[in-house]
Amino acid sequence: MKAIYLTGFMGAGKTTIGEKLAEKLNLPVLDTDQEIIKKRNMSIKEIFEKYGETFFRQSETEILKELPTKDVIITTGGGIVITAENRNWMKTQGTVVLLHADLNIIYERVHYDSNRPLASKKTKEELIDLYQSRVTFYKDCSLEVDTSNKKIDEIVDEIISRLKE
Ligand SMILES: Nc1ncnc2c1ncn2[C@@H]1O[C@H](COP(=O)(O)OP(=O)(O)O)[C@@H](O)[C@H]1O
Ligand SMILES: O=C(O)C1=C[C@@H](OP(=O)(O)O)[C@@H](O)[C@H](O)C1
Ligand SMILES: [Mg+2]
Repeated sequence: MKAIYLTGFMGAGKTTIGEKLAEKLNLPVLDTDQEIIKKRNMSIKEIFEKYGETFFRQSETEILKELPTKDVIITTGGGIVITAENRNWMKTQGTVVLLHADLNIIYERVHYDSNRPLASKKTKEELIDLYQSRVTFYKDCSLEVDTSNKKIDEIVDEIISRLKE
């Protein structure tokens, strides 16, 4: 089976849902952020502070291409789609599943989170602007699942059944 890439804005639930999806499909799961942390031996916050977003994006592309592309769930960072090379890689190598949640819910989940440097300290309007700047990239996917007000198990079951369609 080709890799399943979970994409979507920060806080949509990619990391959390990916773990449950992998459990249910009996597949391994890898998270691009976690792999960057391991490779650089630094937190995402530290990478942004010390080396900036450009360096983080380079690491993200490197990692994406190093990860397996068969029989695996890959949960991505919310900004992976801004790089054309990443979008092409995911489309060619696997199935891209977009998770979307209402932006009010997303804001409540991420605006206080200092481990998400591109969300912390942003107003709701700024966060929505960032989302809008990416929305066409997110929509370039095989399947879109709205996660708002749904339980994790419900979302996982929906992904599995819609992947079979
Ligand atoms: N369907 C959901 N219902 C309630 N809380 C959720 C749901 N999905 C994710 N969360 C919570 O939202 C936060 C962000 O989830 P996370 O998986 O880190 O998102 P992402 O990887 O897309 O940034 C976490 O605290 C997680 O527990
Ligand atoms: O949207 C983004 O640009 C980012 C999303 C984060 O991942 P999550 O989407 O898992 O929060 C992480 O990769 C980094 O903080 C940048
Ligand atoms: Mg995540």
